[in-house]
Amino acid sequence: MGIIEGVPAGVEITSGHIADSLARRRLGYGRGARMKFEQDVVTILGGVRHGITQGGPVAIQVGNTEWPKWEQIMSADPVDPALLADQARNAPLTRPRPGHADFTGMQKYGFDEARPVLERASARETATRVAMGTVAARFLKHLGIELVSHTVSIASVTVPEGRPLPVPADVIALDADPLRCFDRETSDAMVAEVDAAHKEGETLGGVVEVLAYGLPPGLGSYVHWDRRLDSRLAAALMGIQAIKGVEVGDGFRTAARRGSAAHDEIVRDDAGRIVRASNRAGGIEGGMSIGDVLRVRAAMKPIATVPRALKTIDVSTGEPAKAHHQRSDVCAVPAAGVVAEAMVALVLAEAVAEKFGGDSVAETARNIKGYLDSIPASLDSIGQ
Ligand SMILES: Cc1cc2nc3c(=O)[nH]c(=O)nc-3n(C[C@H](O)[C@H](O)[C@H](O)COP(=O)(O)O)c2cc1C
Ligand SMILES: C=C(O[C@@H]1CC(C(=O)O)=C[C@@H](OP(=O)(O)O)[C@H]1O)C(=O)O
Repeated sequence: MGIIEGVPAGVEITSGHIADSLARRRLGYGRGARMKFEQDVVTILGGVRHGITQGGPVAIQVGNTEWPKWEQIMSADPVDPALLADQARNAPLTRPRPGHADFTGMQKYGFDEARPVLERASARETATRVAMGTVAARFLKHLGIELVSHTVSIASVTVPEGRPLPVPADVIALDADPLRCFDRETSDAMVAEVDAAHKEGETLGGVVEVLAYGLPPGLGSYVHWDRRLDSRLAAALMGIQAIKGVEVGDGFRTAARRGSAAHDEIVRDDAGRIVRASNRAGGIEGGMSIGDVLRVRAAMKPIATVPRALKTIDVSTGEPAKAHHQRSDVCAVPAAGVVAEAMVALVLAEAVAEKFGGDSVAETARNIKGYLDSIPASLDSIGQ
């Protein structure tokens, strides 16, 4: 269940839009069995009337069709222990997985087994973030801002440098690709990499990229460190389970370049308009959007539940053991891309609302137009 506050009136959103986004999050070659049998059930609880936001907080519940099987085990109210005794899925999880929240979660909260930790630490929670992000993306779409996410690498298999970026019209094809990768040959190699890992009882991570088209210049701040657009995007992306690194534009690759090859020169195009000669910065300078395509990447570590189980200690005996493994994803990078897209949508929607306000989306659009029209010709630039 999630609540998104500050959505203006007039945004078109239905439970169908949210269900479509949630279906995208379940995609991806390498996801585990759970994705096949478990279904998301979307209910918009408030803030929307006849498919249009009304200005109040939008509350969305994402139900899980598997819940009946867990109703007693995860019951909020006490349950007769006799009802739990013969349920195999209630067996105490005392062999914490390295790389997951299990062990430190038990230390922190004083649990003697990992069930309460892993159920709450699970990326299952990202379903709600994607639901919230769908509302944000619908708001942004009214304003001509559109997002695309895609997989850049799975383990060491990477889309070659220099390929043209996918655009919003490519989203259907991207979602149809097993790894959400727009480069056919690389996608085939990624499928082979997942198959090999699966066969060897291994798991994989990778890198996803989120692009945003149509942003006006000036979202974010060069004044406040915590309102910088890059700092907010980094926090939102790092807040996704298993994300270990974030890159804005060419990020770490830029650090290896000389200054003259690192920045995006300001030039006039053939029509005399002010443009950038490149987009290495990923559409952000000085903590603000510059009006070019926004480009951020997130690196995901391999899934912690490794079938070829890692060494751990059984906390019930104190003896060395192998970490518990029931089932898991081999690779969830494509899903992480959809989650990253939702998180970027939420950050951008907040930054747009902060700069342009508006009780209705029409008012927000008027305010953006007024701002853009007020930029003098000497400073007027166009995005790539
Ligand atoms: C979409 C998605 C699916 C995931 N699926 C699994 C999984 O099946 N098994 C697992 O052990 N971890 C999975 N994870 C990763 C764990 O949630 C993550 O490893 C754990 O929270 C610890 O990571 P942290 O150290 O970054 O918090 C998934 C993460 C994401 C974003
Ligand atoms: C359920 C989802 O992802 C889960 C995220 C997850 C984890 O540890 O993060 C572990 C797996 O679940 P289990 O607890 O059965 O091992 C994934 O299936 C989902 O994305 O909807």
